[in-house]
Amino acid sequence: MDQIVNVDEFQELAKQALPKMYFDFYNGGAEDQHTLKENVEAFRRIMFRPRVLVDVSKIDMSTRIFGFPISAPIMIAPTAMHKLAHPEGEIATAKAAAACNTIMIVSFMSTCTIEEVASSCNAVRFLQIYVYKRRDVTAQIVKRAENAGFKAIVLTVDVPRLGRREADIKNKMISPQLKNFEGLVSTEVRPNEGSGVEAFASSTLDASLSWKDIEWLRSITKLPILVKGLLTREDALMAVEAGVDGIVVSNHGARQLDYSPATITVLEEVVHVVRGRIPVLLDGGVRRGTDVFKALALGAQAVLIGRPIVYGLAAKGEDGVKKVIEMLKNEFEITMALSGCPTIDDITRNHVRTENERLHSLL
Ligand SMILES: Cc1cc2nc3c(=O)[nH]c(=O)nc-3n(C[C@H](O)[C@H](O)[C@H](O)COP(=O)(O)O)c2cc1C
Ligand SMILES: CCCCC(=O)C(=O)O
Repeated sequence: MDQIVNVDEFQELAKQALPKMYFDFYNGGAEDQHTLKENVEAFRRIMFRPRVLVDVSKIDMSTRIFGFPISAPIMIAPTAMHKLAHPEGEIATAKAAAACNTIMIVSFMSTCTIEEVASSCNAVRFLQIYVYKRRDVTAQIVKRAENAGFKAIVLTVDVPRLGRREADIKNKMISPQLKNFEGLVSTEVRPNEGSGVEAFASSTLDASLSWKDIEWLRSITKLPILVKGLLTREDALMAVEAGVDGIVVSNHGARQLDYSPATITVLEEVVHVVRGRIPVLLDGGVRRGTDVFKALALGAQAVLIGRPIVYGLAAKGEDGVKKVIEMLKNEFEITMALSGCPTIDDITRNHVRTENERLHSLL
């Protein structure tokens, strides 16, 4: 593994390690996959305004999210079905999160149970949820997460329908077998054609979910609630008004609405209206420590990593996930040093120049 120098290299290793159907599921985005490219490209259009002659002999990357200390503002995004990537599934990912001292957001569609993940290690865990048409199913899962010591609920709001992922349609991607739901509800769907994940989503998830349901979620849990998957100032304001505890600016890794904007290009508009009242996190296209720095400079408290974690898991299990996080942390640390920022609080809006600002300066 010493030969691996950046997180992108894990993508190729994952491709070699996985059956095509699973690699395509992890790798793919919706339709033209325009947003998939944009999520990464938009980071590349942001340049630095590094400051020099600042004492950077000690760099402290640590921060807190909802009061929980983490070693760097780099967390694990919820991604479905880790056992398709590695036999140890979410347990391996959680152990890596614990070893790296960061937070893992476990997917509602995990292949290990909530209790198995909880007892495997002492990582701080949040649970991502979808809302079932049968609300009692989601309510029971939330209760179990609370009992198992999960620290927050992340409600994903960008999947009223599943995006059209053409590779999954062609491959007839299998429908998920989810141990969490055993005895609660059957997750068996048997589509004759197309994506089994899509068939699962359309038969089980509640497309009628709306802002008023935050109140319902509030009534069934005492845990902090984050809303994941909004991209506009309008929705950010709705989220604050609905009383949520945090926001994740996300386009679901470009797997839902193609031609959604790259997340980093809309972060500031969200941050501006939120005005520091609740934490704003971001995911989508974070592949370098420089990307982490850019997101923080534009106002995010932390970023979440999706695909690179799954690629690390597929290629090398728990050690692969650890390596992915360590590489991002090392890159972030040197970015802080070379920008003149010894601590997270030293990172400011003035440390980056966005594409908009570049264009403006040409006028
Ligand atoms: C294979 C895969 C599965 C995902 N599963 C979920 C999920 O179960 N729940 C969820 O809220 N988001 C899910 N996401 C979206 C991620 O949480 C995250 O928003 C996205 O992957 C971030 O972009 P990145 O992959 O470019 O880092 C998934 C993404 C991928 C790639
Ligand atoms: C029913 C949702 C499938 C998991 C998911 O969120 C994804 O694949 O992006």
